[in-house]
Amino acid sequence: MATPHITAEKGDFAPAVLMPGDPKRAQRMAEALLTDARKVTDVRGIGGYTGLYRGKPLSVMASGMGQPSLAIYATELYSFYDVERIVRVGTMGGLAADASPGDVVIALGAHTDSSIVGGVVPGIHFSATASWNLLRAAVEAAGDDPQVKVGTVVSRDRFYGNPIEQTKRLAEIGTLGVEMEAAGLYTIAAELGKEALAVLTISDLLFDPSRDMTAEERESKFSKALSIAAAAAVG
Ligand SMILES: O=P(O)(O)O[C@H]1O[C@H](CO)[C@@H](O)[C@H]1O
Ligand SMILES: O=c1cc[nH]c(=O)[nH]1
Repeated sequence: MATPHITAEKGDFAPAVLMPGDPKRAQRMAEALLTDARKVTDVRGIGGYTGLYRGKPLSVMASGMGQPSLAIYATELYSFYDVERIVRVGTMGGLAADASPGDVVIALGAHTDSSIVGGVVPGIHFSATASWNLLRAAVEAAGDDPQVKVGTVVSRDRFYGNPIEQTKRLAEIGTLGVEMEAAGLYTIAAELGKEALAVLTISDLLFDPSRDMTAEERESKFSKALSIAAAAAVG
């Protein structure tokens, strides 16, 4: 069995999948986390890995960047590979005045400018929210770490060219950061009756570009988010 974008066989994926945007981060995560890992797909360079974490089956696969790309992989994993839970482990630009690179945000909900939320219930502004069970498990796993916050984020379709007034207003209403996939993941999960969460590491600050992580750091500095996401995913 294969889908247009995944060549794995049915049963090759665990019920829980960790999903970064970056395929290189997926490989690093699989190496850091899984025992007895095997590569189960590699279409378009998007590697998927399945192994054991704390004795429980767990998979890791990247989403690529943006909601259309994530929506393809999430839909195929949920619909054709019996995946029940996807936890995005991504990077995000921080908006809060007290945010620092390396902080982690567990995304309760995700605003978006994407059309992906438009068709869920015609005539209704759909709320893209995390699954309670995963959210609760992630908050428990984080303990009282002051570097971990829980709140709303925004998933925008454009990385570049967003109006600064919009970004400022999002910060004013308490949005903790800017990324490009969480709302799409939450929407697909709701449509398919599955579970989803995003655990995001702040890689840069929208209002202080002097503190950006490098490309190498964005690929490698995610251990806190990873341990929270993995604990939540396997339950
Ligand atoms: O680091 P990832 O998970 O890819 O997430 C963020 O980084 C990419 C933009 O650089 C977008 O995908 C955004 O959501
Ligand atoms: O989408 C993203 C991700 C990281 N930083 C940003 O500013 N935007």
